[in-house]
Amino acid sequence: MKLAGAALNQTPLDWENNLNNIKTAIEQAKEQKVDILCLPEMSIPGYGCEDLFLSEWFSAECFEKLLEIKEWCEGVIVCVGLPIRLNGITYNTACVIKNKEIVGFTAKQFLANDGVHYETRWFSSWVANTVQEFEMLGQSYQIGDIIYEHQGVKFAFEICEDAWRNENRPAYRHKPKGVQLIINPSASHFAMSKTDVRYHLVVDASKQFECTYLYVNLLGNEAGKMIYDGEILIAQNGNVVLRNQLLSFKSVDFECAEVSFDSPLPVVDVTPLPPVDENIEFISAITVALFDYLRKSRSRGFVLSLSGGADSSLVAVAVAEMVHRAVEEIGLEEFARKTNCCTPNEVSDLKLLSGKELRNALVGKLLVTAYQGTVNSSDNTFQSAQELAKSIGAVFYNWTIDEEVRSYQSKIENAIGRRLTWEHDDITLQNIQARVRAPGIWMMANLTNSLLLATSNRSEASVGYATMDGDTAGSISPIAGVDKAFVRQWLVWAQQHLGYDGLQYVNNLQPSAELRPLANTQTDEEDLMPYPLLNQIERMAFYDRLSPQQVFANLRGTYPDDQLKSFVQRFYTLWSRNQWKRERYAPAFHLDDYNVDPRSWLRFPILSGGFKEELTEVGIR
Ligand SMILES: Nc1ncnc2c1ncn2[C@@H]1O[C@H](COP(=O)(O)OP(=O)(O)OC[C@H]2O[C@@H]([n+]3cccc(C(=O)O)c3)[C@H](O)[C@@H]2O)[C@@H](O)[C@H]1O
Ligand SMILES: Nc1ncnc2c1ncn2[C@@H]1O[C@H](COP(=O)(O)OP(=O)(O)OP(=O)(O)O)[C@@H](O)[C@H]1O
Ligand SMILES: NC(=O)CC[C@H](N)C(=O)O
Repeated sequence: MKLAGAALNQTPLDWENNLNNIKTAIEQAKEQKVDILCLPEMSIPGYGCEDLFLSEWFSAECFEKLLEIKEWCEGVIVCVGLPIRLNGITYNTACVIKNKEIVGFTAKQFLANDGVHYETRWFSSWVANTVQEFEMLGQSYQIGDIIYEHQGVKFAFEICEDAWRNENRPAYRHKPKGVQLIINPSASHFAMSKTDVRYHLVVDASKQFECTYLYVNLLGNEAGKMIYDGEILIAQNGNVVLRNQLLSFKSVDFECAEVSFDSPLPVVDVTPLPPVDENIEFISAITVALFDYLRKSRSRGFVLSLSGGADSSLVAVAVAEMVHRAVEEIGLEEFARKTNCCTPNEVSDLKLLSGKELRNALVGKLLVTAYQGTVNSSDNTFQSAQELAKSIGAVFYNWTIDEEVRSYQSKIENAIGRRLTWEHDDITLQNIQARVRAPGIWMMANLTNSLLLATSNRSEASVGYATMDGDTAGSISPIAGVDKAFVRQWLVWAQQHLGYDGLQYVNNLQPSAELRPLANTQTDEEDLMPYPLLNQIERMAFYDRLSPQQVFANLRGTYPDDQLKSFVQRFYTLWSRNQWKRERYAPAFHLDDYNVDPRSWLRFPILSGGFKEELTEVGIR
């Protein structure tokens, strides 16, 4: 039997795109004489439709699209995802179409409701071992825990989260019913180091349940924040029959393989995956995310305030690497068509270039950068910014903002009748510089209808180490999901492994906001605490969900007690005070196993007691 999966790059509500991708996959399946094709979870409307799933009209429209799709399915079985709303309750289903007929709808039994997932807000779980009939547009259909059959082979589903529920997973109930093929349409978000877990859920199950397992994930940055790696896995009795290249720039990644149910592969021990390299995973995911965000937001390019420091340098390199990888995979013409970045004549000229020259020419069309120095900026950061921009081909402007800072400062001094000084007005004088950088760079974004890239990382977001409406200004925050220590080590890796020689300058700098006078050298870590420690506290507090007391106890010995107490206190105090800032960050990609975005992974009250009592209990206050 020939099995196929197609990872699709869908977009919520973009019916034309979604149906085109589905049609392309079905046509390929028919060409390849596939028996069963699986498409990802919710592939008709897109997985990330959020509260639209609560509207009657929305599910009805999905059903109409399903009726259109079924007509394309001559001679093939297609499994396609959509919401089914019955009596005011929405189910997350996979519909099985066989030779242009709807055979049934399997409804998801376990809803994803942790981390970035909030499915119980929209869907209801289906009760195992039950099947119901329902009427839609004058026809009656079956929905529920259905066992299907093709050529004498029984098949059934686990829909994404279903497979993550250990001894409750449906596979345990499928086995005694004689199911030989389990199909899993998924929308399983990308997170660094997660692939291995998913691989084992699929391949181990094929061994444990002595079955064939067909797994298909969604692909790309679907709706803004979450990235999907488009994984397609076919396994039989512990053997991997097919595993595709993850995180593709294609709209449809179709893969198929022949499996035998008469003489299946022997049951074997599962071969582990080689260890993952998070640096590679990170750049693969962020580049796909940037590419999709650019084209799906119909923007013409990116604008970046480039300080020559770590964060903005990483963001610049991510754009350059996005261009490089996308062109390598889908070709110049398709890249230009999808990003709308050049005219056909320009494409013809660009065809004469290759490699780094081609990349730099395209980056020159897509990325505008500006160094916006003050008297407190150093020659080192200027050189770092200029050399990096030159090395990747980005447009680079250099202007100073001292005049604007002075203008605001004197206006306010006149109003309040006194001079502002660094002794009394430190934060005010720092923040005005960061804020004055915003209007100019926003002007560049408006001029070119481009996305303004904000450069905040997760460590800064945790402690509010950024000026609201200053360096937080932007349309997207590509690296707000990763911590500062990761950013710094990644830049060293990228210089060595991706050949970005322009990073040599930033890799020799100490992170600094450069907002205080140069004589009074400012470093982030002196203002805050060492970044690796900040990251450890943050992880223990909000990933491991430990109390301040437990965090302190776990970290004892890393620093003298008094110093550690002051770091722990500083973290919790700044964390609590700055929830409102995290609520106002530009949309960020989910990249690590957790993030601090209140609209995706981590909720926290805006106003709170700030852990006062808990910190006192540890003797920290
Ligand atoms: N719960 C709440 N809800 C709403 N607003 C709240 C609030 N609590 C305080 N606020 C308000 O927040 C305002 C203060 O926030 P904001 O003006 O952003 O400033 P703030 O957080 O006080 O200071 C910014 C910090 O970021 C650092 N920084 C700035 C810029 C760049 C970099 C860099 O690394 O390059 C670092 C800077 O050194 C300083 O430590 C105040 O006006 C206060 O009233
Ligand atoms: N001189 C500058 N020119 C242009 N943009 C600047 C300048 N200084 C700061 N910025 C903007 O403000 C952002 C925040 O500064 P921050 O110091 O946190 O990041 P960074 O400079 O990129 O990295 P690092 O913290 O390692 O120095 C920068 O990423 C950049 O977008
Ligand atoms: N869509 C889903 O059910 C996703 C949930 C699953 N736990 C995952 O992270 O992959």
